[in-house]
Amino acid sequence: MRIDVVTIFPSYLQPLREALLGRAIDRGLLEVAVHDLRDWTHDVHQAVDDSPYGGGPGMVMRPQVWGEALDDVLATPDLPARLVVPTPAGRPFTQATAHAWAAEERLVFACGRYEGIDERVLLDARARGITVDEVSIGDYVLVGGEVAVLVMVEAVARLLPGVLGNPRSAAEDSFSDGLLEGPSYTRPEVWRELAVPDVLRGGNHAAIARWRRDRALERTRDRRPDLLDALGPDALDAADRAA
Ligand SMILES: CN1CCN(Cc2ccc(Cn3ccc4ccc(-c5n[nH]c(N)c5C#N)cc43)cc2)CC1
Repeated sequence: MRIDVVTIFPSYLQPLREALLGRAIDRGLLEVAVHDLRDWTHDVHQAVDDSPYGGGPGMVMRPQVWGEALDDVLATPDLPARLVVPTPAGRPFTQATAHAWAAEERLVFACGRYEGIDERVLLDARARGITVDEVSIGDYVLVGGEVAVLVMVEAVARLLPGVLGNPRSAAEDSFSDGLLEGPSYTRPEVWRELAVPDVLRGGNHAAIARWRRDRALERTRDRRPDLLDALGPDALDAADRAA
């Protein structure tokens, strides 16, 4: 997969080259290119924003600069691409989104700042046949799109073949079966007078699987009842029985 990120703060994306993702890039499982939006300005001040039509707080990112940047970035290399634009007004980015995007050849992320990007940039891209996804990583307000891109790139890249050491991890993700994962334990058996649950040390795999499912149901019911509702009434009954 090829990932391009356009931003006025390229250094914000440096974490993509660390640890697991950095190793995936080094191994050629992933290609990441970060572009400075200001490279497409032509004035001495390298202006990327201007006042909003209709008034209102803050500034809006200028369409001309974004248009030239996306013309170039989307054209090289010429791969079918999905343009992703993080925004507080976007559709929710979920694990299902990450799975869908993991099948893409290329993702191009446009990181806005200020109060966002002039709407005509997205209209123009769609008019030219580019798939444009406006997405939000959660119901809180950030200062720009870069942090959201870090989140989304990590969520997508970990699903790519070979990136995770143990492919079962992605298959057994939270949300993969619609539930939150339950508690995890490792050595020592007792720590600060707190013992590992006996069932996990007993070697009865069926009992362990049942215990883990029950803890997942219980945790989901307590923390994310919305996920349980989505699974239907049987799941809620099972969660009540699991407690
Ligand atoms: C008058 N109006 C003008 C607009 N504001 C709304 C607003 C618009 C942008 C910003 C800052 N910002 C700029 C680009 C950008 C990208 C993503 C995100 C983002 N925040 N939270 C998420 N889950 C995000 C994601 N993903 C924030 C961004 C802040 C507040 C209301 C009042």
